[in-house]
Amino acid sequence: MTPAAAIARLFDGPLGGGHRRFGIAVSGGGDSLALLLSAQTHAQSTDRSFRVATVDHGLRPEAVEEARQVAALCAERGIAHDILTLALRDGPDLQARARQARYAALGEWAAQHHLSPVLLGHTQDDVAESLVMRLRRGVGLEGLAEMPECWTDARGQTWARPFLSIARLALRDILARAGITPIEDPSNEDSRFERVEIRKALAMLGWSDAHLARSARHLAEAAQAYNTRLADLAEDVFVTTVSDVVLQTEHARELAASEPDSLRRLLLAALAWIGGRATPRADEQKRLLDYVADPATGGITLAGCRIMCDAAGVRLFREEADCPPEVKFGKVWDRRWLVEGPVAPGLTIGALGRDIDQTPWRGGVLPRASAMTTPAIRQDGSLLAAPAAGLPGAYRIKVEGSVAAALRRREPIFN
Ligand SMILES: Nc1ncnc2c1ncn2[C@@H]1O[C@H](COP(=O)(O)OP(=O)(O)OP(=O)(O)O)[C@@H](O)[C@H]1O
Repeated sequence: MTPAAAIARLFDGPLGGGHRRFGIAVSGGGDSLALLLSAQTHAQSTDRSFRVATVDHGLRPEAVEEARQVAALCAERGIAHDILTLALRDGPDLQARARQARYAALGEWAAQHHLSPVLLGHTQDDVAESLVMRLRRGVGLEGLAEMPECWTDARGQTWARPFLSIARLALRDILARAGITPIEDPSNEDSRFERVEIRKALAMLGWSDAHLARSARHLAEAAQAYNTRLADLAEDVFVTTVSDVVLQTEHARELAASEPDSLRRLLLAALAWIGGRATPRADEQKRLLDYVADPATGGITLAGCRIMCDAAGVRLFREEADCPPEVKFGKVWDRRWLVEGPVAPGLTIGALGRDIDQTPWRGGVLPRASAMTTPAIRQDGSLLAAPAAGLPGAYRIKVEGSVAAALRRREPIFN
């Protein structure tokens, strides 16, 4: 399949038509530049239009010039282009932090310009390398299958990777024919990076990227089927009380006896929906399962969540120490909360925290520790309302999504 045909197939197939205005994330590397050229061919033969963004993470001085080069290429071809500048700091987990910040910036950009989907230039080579990297770490089904072709994130932004079945080498031909030299990121050749080391090892072994990518696709299909089944199960066994997820005692017992792995995955899915963090390590998962099996102590915290067993069952909710800072009124707070009501100057949304003592929370359905993590609407620092703690004022709250919906969406932990 040609790269342009791969784009057409994605729009006509998995994306299901429509999508008149889309976005493309172009780093200036060979794959995303080839994506840009192929997408332009596609757009010219359909009535679609698109816009391009390049993220400068603020980490390498050369990145400014690289972003300008992409801007110049777009200007020559009459394509709208934006540079999104971030200010990341060096330090631990740099690659993961850069990736998260990049997706967040691209997501905001796409929302602002009403672009859907945002196309990314991952190729078959990336799929093969990622699979081997993950096999090496001993991850399970869900981890091995984590490179979906398209998905919609919790904000409703759709992302797509049209080139997952296209070899990097085929893309280099497109660039050569167009007389374009990609920007060579020196880290792409640096064997200290695991991905580069694996790329070189695969070439030496002569392993076929196409075969590895096919295995990754089979695993993705299996993971999808399993997640659909888990989502159905989540609908049956979880009760959502405002924002808390409660696994009723009898269901917890039944699952522990008959399908303990489903119990583990359901609890992890609940943690991910509430806390929005990556899957906890195996030893932390064991701590969670041990607590659920024998909830002797008052509760545990894990992955940005608090887990407490009471008469009703296993209750999972946000950990107070992990609540994000206040945001301006009108924005989504802590990934899940929407607050509606009259706008006024100086209004913010943040965790209720110690102000809980100003509310009649005892009359509500949430325990104190959970109510403290629900939204407070404040004006210049003074509490106006805390709808989930019995002080609604003129405000209404809504919790976005559910564990089951998140499982069905299978939002990836990004590559
Ligand atoms: N700085 C960036 N600005 C815009 N998009 C980016 C950026 N970095 C990565 N992307 C997007 O994510 C995809 C995969 O990222 P990855 O880091 O594997 O690519 P790369 O080696 O930087 O460049 P390329 O994939 O273009 O050869 C890119 O193809 C591109 O669509």
